[in-house]
Amino acid sequence: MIVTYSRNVFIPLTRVCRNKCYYCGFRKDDGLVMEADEVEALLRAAKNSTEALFTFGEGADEFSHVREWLKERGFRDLTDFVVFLNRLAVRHGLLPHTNAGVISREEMRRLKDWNASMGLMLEQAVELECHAESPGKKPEERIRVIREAGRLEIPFTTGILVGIGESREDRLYSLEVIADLADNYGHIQEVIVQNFSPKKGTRMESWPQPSIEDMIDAVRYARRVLPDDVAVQIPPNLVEDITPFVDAGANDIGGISEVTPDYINPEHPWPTLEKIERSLNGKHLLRERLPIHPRFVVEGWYSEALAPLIEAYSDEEGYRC
Ligand SMILES: O=c1nc2n(C[C@H](O)[C@H](O)[C@H](O)CO)c3cc(O)ccc3cc-2c(=O)[nH]1
Ligand SMILES: C[C@H]1O[C@@H](n2cnc3c(N)ncnc32)[C@H](O)[C@@H]1O
Ligand code: MET
Ligand code: SF4
Repeated sequence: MIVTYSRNVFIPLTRVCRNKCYYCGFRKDDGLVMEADEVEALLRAAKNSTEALFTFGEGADEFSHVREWLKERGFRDLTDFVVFLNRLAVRHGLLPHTNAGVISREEMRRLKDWNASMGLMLEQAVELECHAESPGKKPEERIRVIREAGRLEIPFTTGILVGIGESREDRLYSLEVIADLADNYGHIQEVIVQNFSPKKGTRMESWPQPSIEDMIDAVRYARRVLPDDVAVQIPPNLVEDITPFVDAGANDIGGISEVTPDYINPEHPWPTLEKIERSLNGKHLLRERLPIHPRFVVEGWYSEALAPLIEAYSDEEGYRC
């Protein structure tokens, strides 16, 4: 099996968020948005990377202090600023992947041209207590966004968060919902099976983590119901050893960064590629990929604006399909 990864730089653009997920240690009640030059410093530091991962709280510009902040800097709304930063990333030779939470179709259309791919975790396709204060985690809202990304032909990453109060049936059902979206629109490039990892100071700090057996079961089911060309991603910093997951069908480990931590799970540092390779023990091969998977490069699912970068990277040895 070939296991792929992308070299990225993680940009935690803002922690301001209209949702309050009980498991989240990323969101902050106070705080603002990163300045463009702070973002640029990260982009500059990301010498060996090909991906700029933009992750932020949802609907931050529903707050008037964020709108003020944006207006003072000449931006109409948050998407306007994100597009500006996406362009900056491209100028630094990086391909943007934006995970903005639930956004409108119009916002997605504006982001499309400057993103190699976009993402949104479904989390679970059922309503759960941990999302009681998170309007943006309503399954129908998330499914709508994933569907619109398909209509707009945006290569897309989604996935499930395992161990947040769902039952096994809920999990399998959620994976079936994603498989249906993948079948119908063909835009899903990877499905993350992410384990909940407790965060100090959150309502779920003492909530148990899902067992390895439950995680493997979910990976196996994902592999079974998803089309063959959809990768199953396992976060390598949240599990002890990826090998049993690869044996169960996982074939991607997402973005790994040499310059930034995983800001969502900062207490879990990235394992080195050497360590991952050692644990794969020659049985599986590790290979770098871009944030847009090869089949979407072949199908031309990218804009004129990104064409020079994507085509240059795709021609390099190692990224070939
Ligand atoms: O470093 C991380 N990357 C996360 N990624 C990024 C991912 O590792 C890569 O950027 C993608 O595989 C694209 O190459 C996400 C991307 C999404 O679209 C949705 C959710 C996630 C979640 C994480 C995460 O928890 N940590
Ligand atoms: C970007 C993604 O990060 C995931 N995420 C948020 N909080 C946690 C946590 N405590 N443990 C694991 N994953 C988490 C969610 O699935 C979100 O959609
Ligand atoms: N807020 C967005 C979501 O939950 C993305 C980042 S989560 C830390 O989908
Ligand atoms: S997981 Fe995302 S949507 Fe939920 S509170 Fe955290 S930042 Fe907001």
